[in-house]
Amino acid sequence: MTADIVIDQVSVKYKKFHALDRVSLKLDGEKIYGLIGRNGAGKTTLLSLLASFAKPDEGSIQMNGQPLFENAELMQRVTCVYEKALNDESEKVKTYLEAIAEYKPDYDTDYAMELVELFHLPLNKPVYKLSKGMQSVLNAIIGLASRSPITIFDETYSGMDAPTRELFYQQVLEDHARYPRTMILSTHLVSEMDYLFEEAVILHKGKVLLHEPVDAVLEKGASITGAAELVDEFVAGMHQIHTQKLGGTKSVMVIDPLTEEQLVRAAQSGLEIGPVSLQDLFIHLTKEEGQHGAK
Ligand SMILES: Nc1ncnc2c1ncn2[C@@H]1O[C@H](COP(=O)(O)OP(=O)(O)OP(=O)(O)O)[C@@H](O)[C@H]1O
Repeated sequence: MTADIVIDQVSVKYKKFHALDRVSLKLDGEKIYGLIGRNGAGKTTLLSLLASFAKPDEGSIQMNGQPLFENAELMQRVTCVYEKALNDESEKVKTYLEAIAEYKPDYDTDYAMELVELFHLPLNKPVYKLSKGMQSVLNAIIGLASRSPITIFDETYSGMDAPTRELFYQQVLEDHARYPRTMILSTHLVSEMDYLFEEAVILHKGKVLLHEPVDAVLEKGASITGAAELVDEFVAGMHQIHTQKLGGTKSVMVIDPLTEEQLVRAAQSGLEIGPVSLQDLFIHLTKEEGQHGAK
């Protein structure tokens, strides 16, 4: 089973503050989404709604055409793991995983055990005695092995060391290829995770700033570097998101797809055209006043 999610004009307010402000998104059943945003952008708030931990103040969320909130049948198909301390969990890892399997209809015990071995998770240790990174691993295993049509990882991996995160990313890709489903991974680790995402959603101050296929976003962006006056002439009228100047050389980042004719003109003028990463776009699109680079 795969599941589509339609988020329609959803707002969450804390007194007068909008943690989410009329957010609308359509998530297809078989993609890996990167949910990207700065601290406090609203990522956890949005994911909590998808997990039915909370109800929106306005708007609606539907899964396969039915309202999601507190729908027991649909909620069984959503797994949301987040970076929570498991310091009150005294049962052994093995018992903890068995208890999860009880209420997850798509849970694959064999795969969970494969992951336990891969990540060297000690099955007989009480959960509270696991290190922070190992607790993250346990959460990640639950997320992967639950094989839920909607699988959400809310920064679950931030406690893992780099080699462990790499193993986790491989499992995300491999298991998603075997069992396509909606996976949403929220992160600030954009440069290390961008290759996982088919679509990127950038949340900023409670609003959707961008929701596009990652390939399309990257194709639109370019950095143009060369003699300052030639660069200025070239980028005039384009959507510029960042400028850096060093002596007489200037580099400008634009989000405007360049035409063949522009590429030829750039080459003739000795301008260098480089790619723009998702991380570059994230940083520069969500920059606050006073955080701009050198002009
Ligand atoms: N219970 C609450 N009461 C008041 N404000 C809240 C509450 N929960 C969240 N907020 C505010 O809502 C905004 C969004 O928070 P949220 O946790 O969704 O952000 P986030 O994108 O997940 O951030 P981070 O990357 O730092 O975890 C923040 O400004 C936060 O302070």
